[in-house]
Amino acid sequence: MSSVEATIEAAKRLAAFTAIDTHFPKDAKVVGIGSGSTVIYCVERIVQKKAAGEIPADVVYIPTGFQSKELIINGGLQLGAVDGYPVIDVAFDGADEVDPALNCIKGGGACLFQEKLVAICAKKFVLVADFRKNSTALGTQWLQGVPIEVVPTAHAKVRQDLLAMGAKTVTLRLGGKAKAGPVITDNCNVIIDAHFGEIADPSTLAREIKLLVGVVDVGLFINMAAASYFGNEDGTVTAKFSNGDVKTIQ
Ligand SMILES: O=C[C@H](O)[C@H](O)[C@H](O)COP(=O)(O)O
Repeated sequence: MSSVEATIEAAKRLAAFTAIDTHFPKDAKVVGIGSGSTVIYCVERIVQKKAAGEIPADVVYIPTGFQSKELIINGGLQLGAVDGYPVIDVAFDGADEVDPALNCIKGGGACLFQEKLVAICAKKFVLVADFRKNSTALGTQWLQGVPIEVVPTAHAKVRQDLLAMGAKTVTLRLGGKAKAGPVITDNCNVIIDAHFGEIADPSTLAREIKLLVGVVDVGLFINMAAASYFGNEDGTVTAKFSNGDVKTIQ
């Protein structure tokens, strides 16, 4: 691992540990676990705290896809499912880019639909990320585009729709060397990445994309997060809250 990669991993870990230490309720019953490389550290912290008796042993954990299901099982935690537990105390998840209002782009790992389902069922939704995701405007740092989950038969039609809406690039996400053809999501759909440049009005864009026939959901999470924790290069954590407060944690 290069020193740049090591700094990024340390930042992710710090953000995740701080978020769990701050927002995991002492009386939690049901907790959502997001997807991606940062959430791995959330689970690491939960496992540590459970072993230390600092969090209840009987919490049910709700995954947002295949990866987080494996994290929960391998961590020896109790696995639930969102259709059995539609009320979640708190959900922790990663993000690809977060703006000052805590609106974010998600779905870089193709997990956006189940992530949004778990987030909307959660009384509190907390983001964990490294410094690269802390942005002033969506679409300025995450340049591969807004991930959009689409029913496979609709991909060509939705790509046309997105171009007509002003997208600069519209790409069907492919499996690369590991798979000929498109990435298939945990819900058996495909992902289209649509880059719109700087997104002036994320809420309107999210609504317009969601209304396209064939779209299952959009990786724009609007007004959902209560707090976002960013691990920084210097070992501090920047915490941002939905009321606009910003705190640096040493
Ligand atoms: O589909 C993937 C999810 O939205 C992830 O939470 C997001 O891509 C951030 O992932 P990472 O923590 O690996 O940067």
